[in-house]
Amino acid sequence: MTSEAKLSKDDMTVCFILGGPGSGKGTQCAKLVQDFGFVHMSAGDLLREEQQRPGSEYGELIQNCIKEGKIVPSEVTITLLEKKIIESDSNRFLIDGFPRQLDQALAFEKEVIESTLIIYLECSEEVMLKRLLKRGETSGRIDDNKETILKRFKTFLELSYPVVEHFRKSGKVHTVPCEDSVEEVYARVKPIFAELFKQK
Ligand SMILES: Nc1ncnc2c1ncn2[C@@H]1O[C@H](COP(=O)(O)OP(=O)(O)OP(=O)(O)O)[C@@H](O)[C@H]1O
Ligand SMILES: O=c1ccn([C@@H]2O[C@H](COP(=O)(O)O)[C@@H](O)[C@H]2O)c(=O)[nH]1
Repeated sequence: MTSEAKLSKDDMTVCFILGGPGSGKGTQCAKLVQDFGFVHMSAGDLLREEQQRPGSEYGELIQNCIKEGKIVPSEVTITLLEKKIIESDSNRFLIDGFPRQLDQALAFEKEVIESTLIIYLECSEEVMLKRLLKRGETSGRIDDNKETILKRFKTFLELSYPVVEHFRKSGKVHTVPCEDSVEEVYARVKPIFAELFKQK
């Protein structure tokens, strides 16, 4: 795609796992890790770790964005993801919940590495809301409450879904309906990976 990217998709595979909040991205990634040996990187988890890191200059910014369902500036998230990729021994990565905005998609693919495959987990807000409210009973996440969840849905529709539409033009996007059980959804996801990647 570009000669500026630091890493090459000839040596390394990056798959983006996209979908609205609570669509099941993390859950499906955990199953792919078991079967295909990918390293799973949740952009949200990396941001939460950075927010809690003593001395982080971004702690307050990240916390405010997460609480308001807003997107953390690209440079912060891309730096965290790039560092994790470079430090890892693996050459297969699932990036869950990123890119969340078109500028992030363009910057990551131009500066870090082009993605090989994109899974879009398609889910209604009704189902996602139900799942997140249930998760919120135990997750302790500051954004698993109804007020923030509705803000996250708005951000997803306005800023993150256009990323899926952007990538559709490349033919890399596989849309997977994900309102059924975890196993039924995985029965749709797994063959997409099995066609491209060897199982463990
Ligand atoms: N297919 C499914 N059926 C029922 N519940 C599910 C399904 N997939 C995931 N869940 C549950 O829904 C909640 C959200 O799932 P998960 O954390 O995987 O979503 P996510 O897309 O990664 O969310 P977020 O973007 O908010 O981090 C979890 O409690 C999970 O156990
Ligand atoms: O690339 C990203 C990923 C996440 N965020 C912020 O984190 C929360 C939670 O993300 P989850 O994927 O649901 O764990 C999200 O609402 C954003 O505020 C981000 O800014 N950029």
